Parts: sequence; structure tokens; C-alpha cells
Amino acid sequence: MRYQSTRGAAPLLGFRDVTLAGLASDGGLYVPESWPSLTREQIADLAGLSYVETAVRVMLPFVGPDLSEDELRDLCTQAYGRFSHAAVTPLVQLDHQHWLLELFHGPTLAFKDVALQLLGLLFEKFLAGSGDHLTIVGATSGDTGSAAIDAVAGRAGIDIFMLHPKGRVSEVQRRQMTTVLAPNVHNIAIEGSFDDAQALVKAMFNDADFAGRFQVTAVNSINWARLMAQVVYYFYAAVRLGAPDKPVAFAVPTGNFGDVFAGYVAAKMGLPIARLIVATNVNDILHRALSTGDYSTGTVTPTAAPSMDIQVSSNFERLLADLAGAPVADQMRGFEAARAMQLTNAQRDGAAALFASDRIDADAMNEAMRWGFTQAGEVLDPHSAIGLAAARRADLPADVPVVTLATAHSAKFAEAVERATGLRPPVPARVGDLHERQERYDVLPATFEAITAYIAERATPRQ
Ligand SMILES: Cc1ncc(COP(=O)(O)O)c(C=O)c1O
Ligand SMILES: N[C@@H](CCOP(=O)(O)O)C(=O)O
Repeated sequence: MRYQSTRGAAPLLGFRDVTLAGLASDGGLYVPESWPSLTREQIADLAGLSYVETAVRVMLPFVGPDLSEDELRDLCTQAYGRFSHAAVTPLVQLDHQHWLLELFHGPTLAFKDVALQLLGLLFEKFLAGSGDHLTIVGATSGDTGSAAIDAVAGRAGIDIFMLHPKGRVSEVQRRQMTTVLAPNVHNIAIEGSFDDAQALVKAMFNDADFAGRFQVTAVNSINWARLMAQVVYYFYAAVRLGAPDKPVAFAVPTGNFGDVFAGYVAAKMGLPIARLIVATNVNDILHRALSTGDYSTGTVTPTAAPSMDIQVSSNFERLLADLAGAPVADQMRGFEAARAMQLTNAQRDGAAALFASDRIDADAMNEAMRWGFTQAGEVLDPHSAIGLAAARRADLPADVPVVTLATAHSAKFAEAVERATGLRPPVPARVGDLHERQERYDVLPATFEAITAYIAERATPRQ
């Protein structure tokens, strides 16, 4: 498999190099040159397979020739062996039509672990014996940071610099990052928003001098390997609910458009998906783009679902390029300059064939949390509740099962859950003594100069 940039001017790369590169050198995002597909029979054969075996069959077309089937199986066995549920991502029934796919049984209690546990192992494998040193730069609104840090803390040949918006992540999210005291982990709280952090990270990739001096790579969903690993659970859930004979819909709480783009990839590979429901909070740029074609940024409003307080959704570019059937360099440059753009008719129509969207405010989110608990005893976190609220409002035939992706454990957002439901979420054993542990992080202004100077002082330059 070879990968090309959404902006059309970066070299084609294989899986190993695309994983180590993160962002493409022309500022675009890497996508496969063509979509691999699974036949109806191959999809039917996934029924009853373990998560690891499903992962091997779904991801194998993307990793050759850099990884063999046995190597991929070995990495998946290690990655998913760290999950606390035997099913890795169990499916829970809420009523006759609604299901929850619990993606939060990994080490840091959010869906990010599904991809990042694997990505940490991929980095280690691809670096082995090379003498290279990786400098990971990442931006987080709370969950990617802790999952990435858990995946690479203490690994030789890797430093991780993680930027989070100061005061805008939950206490559990912050502590999951800042109490990891391994010397290769560097947490930076920036005086700004997640969008500022993400823009700084992209600017570091686009600075040839900086990116050349350190071998900079990404753990955000701009890294193709992140999305590839997330495609797996769409297949895993859908075959349990009747695919390929029966189409299934998914409701996805959405911020950076990575998780839902993985669903789009699953559909491209042949999985019969009736609808992908994009659920946003009041930071609703994606809902506006999909419902009216207007992709224009506003100011970010802090919400009880902080991981989705995002205006500029990196992976939307991957969708726009796929729907255009051509590089979108000009369209994206126009957006970067004006912070606004209109989708073309082809992009709007193409998206409308599979996607629906909804904007969920605080009342609807709280109502979904209460419904989940009274209906099925499920204590939902605010992000998952946004997905469920959109799922329940979606216009779908009654015989189509709808799976809401439950993207985080409620204990990560205990105060918001308690406010909505009166319930204090149960604290998983994995949280342990998090609140007693020592924290370490630095606070920096959200400027390119301040962040790059900080990293340059601590990172290992390329030999
Ligand atoms: C708990 C949670 N739910 C949903 C999302 C949105 O996912 P995505 O950014 O892939 O759209 C995030 C952050 O990315 C998250 O941390
Ligand atoms: N919600 C995310 C934001 C970053 O998204 P990513 O999927 O691109 O890493 C977070 O929790 O950090």
C-alpha cells in the first residue's frame, strides 16, 4: 500500500514512512492511494472473531509490505492485551434500536487508547536498530494526550511534547498526563485553546528547519495509523449486529473528525453503513458544514464535553479530498487564510449520501445522560451522551440498529456527570491514586517561538 497527500505535492510513502512522518511535507494529510475492500464473504467471516483477529484482517491491507501478518498479530495482541475488557470494545444494548460501543476500556479510559496503544508499538518496531530518535509533538483537548503519553512513556528513542489548553481539560484528564514523570514526557499547558495548540503543532511540521533538525512525528489523528486502527471497531460492531446482510448506523461524537472518518473508511472498504451521524456540541462547525456547506470558524465556547471544543477539524480535509477525487491544496489554503470556506456541490452531495449531523446543546446532552441511566443503567460521559442524543433524534428506519460510540469513561468527567444525573460515576481501579500523585508541567504562551525554543532545549537532534 502506498499513501498520498491530500494536497498532492508530497512524496508517496509506504506504511512505515507514513507512520513516522505524521503530517505530509506539503501540509496535507496522508491517505491510501486507493481504498482496499473486503468482500461480503470476508466481512461475514469476521463474525465471532476476537478483537485481535478482526483487527488483523481489517488492517492487513494497509500495512504491507512493511509488516507481515504475524508481526501485525503480535502487535495487536500486545496492544489489546492491555484492555480491561475481554471483548476490548464491548457492545451494550440500550433498547430495541440503540446500542453503545464502549471504547473506553483501555489504560487511559478513552477511545484514543485503541489506536495509540498500537501506535506506540509501531513506533518502537519501526525505530528498532535504526539509531533514530523521534520527537513527538502533539496537541490535546484532553484524551489524546494521556493515551499517547501512556503509549510511549519510558520508551527508548522517543521524546513526547504534549500541548494542552491550560484550564480547559478536566482534572482527571490533566492528571493522567501530568503525573507521568518519565524523563521522555514533556507536558506543556498553553495559554490558548485546543485549536491554537493544533495550529502550533502543524506549524512545527511545516517549518522545514525545525522538522529537519528533530525527527518530528505526530500522535494526533493527522497520523494515518491512528485512523487505520479505529476502522476496526466499526467492523467489529457491525458484524455483531448483522452486517454484511444488514446495514448499521453509527452516531459519533465528533471534534477533529478522526473517529467518524474511520467509519467512512470502513464504508469505503465495503461495510454496509446506513448512516454516519456526526454529533457536535455547540462548537458546531462540522454540523454547519454538513448541513449547509458553510465551513467557517467562530470562537470556541468551553463546554462540559471539552474534548470536542474544536473549531478546525483536521480530518475534514481527508473527506473533502476524497469527495473531490483530487488534491484540495487550493481549497485548504483558502480556508487557512480566511478561516472560512464553502464546500463544493460535489463535496456536499457526496457527504450527504452517507453523513447526517446534529448539534447537541447542554440540555439535550444532560437528557441523554439521564435516559442512558434510567433505560439501561449506563453512566455516560458527556461526549458519549452527545452521540446518543444525536442517535435518538436521527431520522432512520426503525429496523436499522444504531450504534453510539461511547468515547470516554464517565469518571473522566465526574463533575459534569454528577450535575446532569445526580450520580457520582464509579471510579475504575485504573484511576488509582491519580489525585495524590505529583504533577509536572510547564505553562507557556501560545506562540511558535516559545514552544519551539522549549522543545529545542529538550529534544534530541537528528544525527
Ligand atoms: C471523549 C472524546 N469524544 C469524542 C472526541 C472527538 O473525536 P474526533 O476528534 O476523532 O472527532 C474526542 C476527541 O477527539 C474525545 O476525546
Ligand atoms: N479530542 C482530542 C483532540 C485531538 O484529536 P486527535 O484525535 O486528532 O488526536 C483530544 O482528546 O486530545
